[in-house]
Amino acid sequence: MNKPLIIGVAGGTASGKTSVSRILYDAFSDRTITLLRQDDYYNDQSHMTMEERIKTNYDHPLSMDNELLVTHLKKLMLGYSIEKPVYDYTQHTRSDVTEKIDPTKIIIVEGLFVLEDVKIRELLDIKIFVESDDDIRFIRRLLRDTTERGRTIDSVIAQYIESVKPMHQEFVEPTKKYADIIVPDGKTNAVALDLLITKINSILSA
Ligand SMILES: Nc1ncnc2c1ncn2[C@@H]1O[C@H](COP(=O)(O)OP(=O)(O)O)[C@@H](O)[C@H]1O
Ligand SMILES: O=c1ccn([C@@H]2O[C@H](COP(=O)(O)O)[C@@H](O)[C@H]2O)c(=O)[nH]1
Repeated sequence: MNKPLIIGVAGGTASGKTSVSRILYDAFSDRTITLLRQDDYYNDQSHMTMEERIKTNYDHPLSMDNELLVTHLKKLMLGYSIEKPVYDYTQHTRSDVTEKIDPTKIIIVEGLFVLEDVKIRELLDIKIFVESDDDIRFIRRLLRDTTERGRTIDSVIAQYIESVKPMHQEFVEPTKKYADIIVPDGKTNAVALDLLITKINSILSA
């Protein structure tokens, strides 16, 4: 099998990384394609109490097991299957299950720090940064985390002020400079998405 095409999708929380990745995934669903979420590679915290887990700074790169992510990407590149961890946001740790992922022609890897970590960055053929205004991202996150991730309004606000915002400014926003393409407004930016799909098609048919 030829080396897979690896596409990295970075951006701040609720910028639209998953939405953009999903659109690209659907556009190439006639090929073999995998979508890996860096969130599944948060450190395993099963040995910690819930109180300790709540105190973790999930917006610092050190909260990620990027070593495992890189190992998994390299295995997929060599044609081996992996057992991907599955993260449980409500428990702030990995769940008991893993998901078997087989090697595919295209791999999309999306997450806050996929452009921040040089070892991940080096593996990417196309580097995308999804950008949305901070206030819009905060509103989206508030809605999402209270409906889908079991959080209270107060906890979302406190976490945003204490860690999400400062870590975004320190570790996520600066990685925009590594992107091949910056996609403002994410999934609603039809022109940028069309350009990306055309480029991916041209690489695949080369
Ligand atoms: N361009 C957009 N317009 C409106 N809502 C959006 C847009 N992009 C994302 N959303 C919504 O915002 C939330 C977070 O989007 P998501 O793609 O999961 O972001 P991320 O993966 O960067 O955290 C989701 O509920 C999603 O439906
Ligand atoms: O246990 C956890 C793990 C992560 N988070 C938050 O999730 C976002 C990253 O996910 P996005 O889909 O990119 O928004 C990150 O900002 C962490 O703060 C969490 O709260 N708890």
